[in-house]
This record gives sequence, C-alpha cells and structure tokens, in this order.
Amino acid sequence: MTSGVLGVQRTFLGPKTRFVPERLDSYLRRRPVHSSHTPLGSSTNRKKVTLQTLQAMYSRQEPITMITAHDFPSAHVAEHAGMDMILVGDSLAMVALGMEDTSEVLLEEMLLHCKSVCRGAKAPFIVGDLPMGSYEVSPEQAVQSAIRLVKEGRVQAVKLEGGVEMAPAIAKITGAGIPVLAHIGLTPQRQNALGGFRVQGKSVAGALKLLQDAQAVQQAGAFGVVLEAIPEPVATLVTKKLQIPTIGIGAGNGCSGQVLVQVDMSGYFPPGRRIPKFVKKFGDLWGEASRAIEAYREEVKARSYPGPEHNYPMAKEELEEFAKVADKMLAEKAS
Ligand SMILES: Nc1nc(=O)c2c([nH]1)NC[C@@H]1CN(c3ccc(C(=O)N[C@@H](CCC(=O)O)C(=O)O)cc3)CN21
Ligand SMILES: CC(C)C(=O)C(=O)O
Ligand SMILES: [Mg+2]
Repeated sequence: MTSGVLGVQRTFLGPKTRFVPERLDSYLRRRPVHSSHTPLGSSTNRKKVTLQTLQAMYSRQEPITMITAHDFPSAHVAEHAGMDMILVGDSLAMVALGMEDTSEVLLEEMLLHCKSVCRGAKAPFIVGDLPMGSYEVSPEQAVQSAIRLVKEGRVQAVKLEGGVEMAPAIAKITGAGIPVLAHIGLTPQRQNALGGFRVQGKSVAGALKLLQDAQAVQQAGAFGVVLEAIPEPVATLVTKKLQIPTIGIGAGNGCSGQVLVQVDMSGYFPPGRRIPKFVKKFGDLWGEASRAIEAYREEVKARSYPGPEHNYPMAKEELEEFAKVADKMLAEKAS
C-alpha cells in the first residue's frame, strides 16, 4: 500500500511531472485494492456495493456507512471517501433548496437530484427518498413513484417514512423488485402530527410502538430500516430483535450502521445555525468556503488577482501589429 496521497502522486507522475488532479483521480480509479477494507482515496475503483454486499457486512457485524448527497459533487466526494451507501434524502429540500421543511419538495425535484447524484457516484449503493405525497395514498401510488425513482432517477433503492401503516406499500414496492429502506422513529415528513422534530420512543408505549413498526417493515420485505432520534437502548434492542440492518441517526451506537446529512457533518452551514444534538461536526466547510470567497473578493478589489501567471500570452509582433491596425480601423469608422 502506498503511504498517502503524496506518495501516490510521486509514484505515478514521476518527480518532474506537474501535479494534475484529474490524473491522480484516474490513477486511483485504475489502482487495484489489495486489502479487504477500503483505504481512503482508493474507493473510486471499488466494486459496486449491492444488496448482497450490505447483507454480508450485516452478517459479519461490520458497521454500514451512509451519508446524504444532493448533487454531483457531494456524491462524488462521498464515493471518494469510501461510503457504502448514499441517500438522496428529502432533507435536500432544506439544505439545498432553502425550503422551510421537507414536505414541500416534489417527486419531480427529487428525480433531478437523484439523477445528478447517480452520475457522481458509481460504487456506493444509492437510495432515493420518496417525498411526502408520493406514496401514502395507496400501494399503487407508492410503487409508481418508486419505479420513477429507479427508472428516471437511476437509484438502486427507495426509502419511505412510516411503520405498520406503510407495510402494504413496502410489500408492493419490494414485489416490483425494488429494494426498500424503511424509516421509523422521528419521521420529519410527519412533523405536524408528531408536534415537531421530537425524540421518539421515550415511553414504554412509544418504545413498544417502535418495535412493532420495525417488525412490520421487516415482515413487509424492507432490506433495512432507518431509526431516527430514539434513545440508544431502544434502538439497540430493536436492532437485536431484527434480522435486517438498522441505520441509526440520533439512535446511538448499537445500530448496524449510521447515516448523517452531509452538510451537517461537514459543517457546511453558517455559524449559529441550530443543528440536531446527534450531529457531530467533522469539518468546517462553511469556514473554508467563506474564507476562500473572501480572499478572492479582496484580491479582486486590490487588483492582485488575476496575476501574470493567470494570463494568456501573445507574440510581441502580433500585439504591435494589432495596436496599429486597431487604431486605423477605429479612425476609419469615425470618419
Ligand atoms: N440538515 C438537516 N439535518 C437533519 O438531520 C434533518 C434535516 N435537516 N431535516 C429533516 C430532519 C429533521 N431532523 C431533526 C431536526 C432537529 C432535531 C432536534 O433539534 N431535536 C432536538 C430534540 C427535540 C425534542 O425532543 O424535543 C435535539 O435536541 O436534538 C432532530 C432531528 C433530522 N433531519
Ligand atoms: C436524515 C435522513 C435519514 C433523511 O431521511 C434525509 O436526509 O432526508
Ligand atoms: Mg428524509
């Protein structure tokens, strides 16, 4: 194994070659993976993660890693970082489209985002969120919407919110050969019924309901279930009672895998914005982006950008001739 990105550059390009990011990328793509785990940066040549891959991870109790993406670059970087699964979450309504909540986003809009994400990442298993209003009316409506996400959006699976009450829709979609990831606990599309973004399953009755929901979606054929905003012991117990993986978000460390919203975990939000308690800010993308833009703005104002190294050259004779001819041309025009 090479010792990090700089080592890779030298090996491939040689000491005299200028570093071209695109070449490093294509090199990494061709480089064979020797170890069973995926080293950082070499993931773009990784084999496609399938339902069977995920099943194998679950069997050997290897944590399943999932992150949201909402466009080409956020998908590409998630793939490059070696994520197992990508969720085109309807949270994009808020983080990419500036909507008040997730209930506003349309199936058509989700399709556009699914398409760009699927162009940006090939290896991860990609799941598309069914938006509110696209699946609750009937199992027929649900399967029609799911088919559009696969056929037009190019995702490999769909996710929908709800437990016992959504079992018939889950059965209908899986019957059409489309894998379904269920989502129970805090279901943001139902925030008006839940009384806001509230932790679920904190009482005996609430925890029992979660267990019933989890069993119902498993019975209906879901390949996994997202557990959102529930106490850790409840999520851990639900995970133990199921035969399908649980993907936690705000559900503690006893789940089969974890998911986070990419802009949350990478810190791509302004200082002072409220984030859920379960989010860990692994980076400061907002700080990086705003520092870069500020520096660009200042250099333009100070006339220090663009510099000579950013200019296109022109032969001296051409330039002198141009100046002469230009003056003549303008004088002719004026008379
Ligand atoms: N950017 C983003 N990240 C998310 O994780 C996310 C979204 N958007 N949009 C849809 C839902 C909403 N989510 C949320 C939002 C807020 C809390 C939150 O503030 N919870 C409180 C506890 C509230 C209570 O129990 O009364 C907390 O302290 O974490 C939780 C989940 C998760 N989802
Ligand atoms: C937070 C995850 C589970 C989600 O549903 C989304 O991003 O829309
Ligand atoms: Mg969602």
